[in-house]
Amino acid sequence: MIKAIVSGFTGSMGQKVLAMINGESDLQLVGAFNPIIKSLDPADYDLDDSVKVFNDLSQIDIAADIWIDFSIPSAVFENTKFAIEHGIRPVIGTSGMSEEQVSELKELADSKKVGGIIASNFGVSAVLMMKFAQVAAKYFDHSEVLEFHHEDKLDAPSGTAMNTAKLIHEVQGKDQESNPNEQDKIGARGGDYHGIKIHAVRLPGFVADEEVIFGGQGETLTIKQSTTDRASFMKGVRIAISEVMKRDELIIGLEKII
Ligand SMILES: NC(=O)C1=CN([C@@H]2O[C@H](COP(=O)(O)OP(=O)(O)OC[C@H]3O[C@@H](n4cnc5c(N)ncnc54)[C@H](OP(=O)(O)O)[C@@H]3O)[C@@H](O)[C@H]2O)C=CC1
Ligand SMILES: O=C(O)C1=N[C@H](C(=O)O)C[C@H](O)C1
Repeated sequence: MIKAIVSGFTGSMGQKVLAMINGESDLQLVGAFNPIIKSLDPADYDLDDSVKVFNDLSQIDIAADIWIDFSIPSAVFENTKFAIEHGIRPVIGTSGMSEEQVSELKELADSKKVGGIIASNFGVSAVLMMKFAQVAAKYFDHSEVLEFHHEDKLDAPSGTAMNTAKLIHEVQGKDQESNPNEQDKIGARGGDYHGIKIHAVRLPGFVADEEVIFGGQGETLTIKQSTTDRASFMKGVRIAISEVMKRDELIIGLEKII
């Protein structure tokens, strides 16, 4: 039995994770964490009596194999560090960590031989979009990334958009060039990752969509994915849980394992 603690369990993704764990015979929820909550009674959250509810990291004293985190950008680094330091394998979906923070966590997990994953997106369509973008990046020198999310999203750009730009940049091996005479009075050209422009839209009606547009002489290529239900992320989370149980290092990106 794989024993899991879910961090951010009261949130939109946390609730999907609880439902997923409930439906899997080899997974058991042993702990639930959210520092914002007051009550530690599992019944208040429709959880089994056997589940321990925590609102303070330092109080977590139970044995667990996996730490699943869908919390908030400002907390995910400390949460993940806590899990690794306690030998609990992190499966991290929360976005918003810097490249430096991810590197620090990788160094820590690898040195302690704790398997885990940080994935900007657990959706199969998004992972394939990133893989296809890497192929296209070999043939096009110019690209821009557009991401569209619900109005409650805290971080911009999305983790997926940043990861897509990073993967494109890795393939191209150089910064993208844009028109040096361009004048942008209000930041309309978007964010910039090594010359790759990133545009973040926040509107009610969206869950999570992303589009990568490649441009070349006389042609464009658009790769687009849409997420309409957060349940779609659970397939990737399930794959990741099984995979990290076999690993002794921190994997960055679901695209490394599917
Ligand atoms: N990798 C992927 O495939 C995906 C990643 N995400 C990412 O997951 C994260 C969560 O998304 P979503 O569920 O929509 O957001 P929600 O706001 O619905 O959920 C976040 C939850 O975390 C709780 N929380 C606040 N502080 C902490 C903390 N320090 N530690 C643990 N939990 C905390 C919040 O509590 P309260 O509400 O009481 O403040 C809330 O219940 C975001 O970063 C999002 O980008 C989302 C979808 C897919
Ligand atoms: O906040 C979200 O909703 C999502 N966040 C992740 C991200 O930042 O890329 C994954 C997906 O886009 C949904």
